[in-house]
Amino acid sequence: MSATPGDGSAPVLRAEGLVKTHHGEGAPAHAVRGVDLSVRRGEFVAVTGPSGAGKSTLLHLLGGLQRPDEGSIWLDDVRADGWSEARWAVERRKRIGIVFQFFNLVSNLSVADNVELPALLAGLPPKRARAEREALLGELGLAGKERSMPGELSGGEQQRVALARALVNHPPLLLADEPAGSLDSKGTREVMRLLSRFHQRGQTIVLVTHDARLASAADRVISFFDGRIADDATLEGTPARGKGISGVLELRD
Ligand SMILES: Nc1ncnc2c1ncn2[C@@H]1O[C@H](COP(=O)(O)OP(=O)(O)OP(=O)(O)O)[C@@H](O)[C@H]1O
Repeated sequence: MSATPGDGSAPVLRAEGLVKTHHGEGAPAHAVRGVDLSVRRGEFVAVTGPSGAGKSTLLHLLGGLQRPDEGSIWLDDVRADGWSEARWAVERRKRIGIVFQFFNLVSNLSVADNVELPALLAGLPPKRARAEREALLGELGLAGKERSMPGELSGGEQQRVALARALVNHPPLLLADEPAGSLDSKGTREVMRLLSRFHQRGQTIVLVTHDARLASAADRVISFFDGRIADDATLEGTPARGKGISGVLELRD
């Protein structure tokens, strides 16, 4: 991953004073109540916390999928919270890979098309998009599945396709919300191993998870409680580029 010249100290992502209240059927839900956060290039940050704490809302705000009521967001030191929907969509293609629990794959497109589509939308020539797709699917152990439809794949395979789709444009930032939420232990290990591998190459990751095992792959763990950051710990002994794959491989069912 290449850094922009001269930006050595600029965080990939910065948020200040984020507030978001959902107004649904019942009482307003104060999901995010004043969050300051800065994520450095190459960091792997896990956000954990109880159900309803506001973790997913925070991730949606950071990815421009929901708008904050208050506060500001910078991506690579560019103020982003005032962007239009269209601008966010364009910038997401370039800067932010997003993986959700429910895969966000297009069910009537093949695996190959699902992965290539974001690259083509971002303006990559078809040949390059194909080469990127081939490389990623190979790396994720999905070579030979290009023509399959998402519904023909296992949960773990679908999750890996979603990861390939999110990474095909080499986004500086990967936002992942419970990326192994529906998977068994083996699937969780696979996802962890892949996230660790990309992190080791410099991929910046913000991961929302309930799963302590997934969080243990990160080099910084944020505990989210009642819409706020309750704790923000850089794990001791963690080298700058993360703990690496050894910790991941120690996982057992
Ligand atoms: N679109 C919405 N409309 C109304 N309320 C919402 C909406 N999205 C989230 N909420 C509420 O906001 C609060 C925070 O939800 P959020 O999904 O961000 O929490 P979470 O920590 O990610 O939970 P989980 O771990 O269960 O996914 C909850 O009370 C939830 O019910």
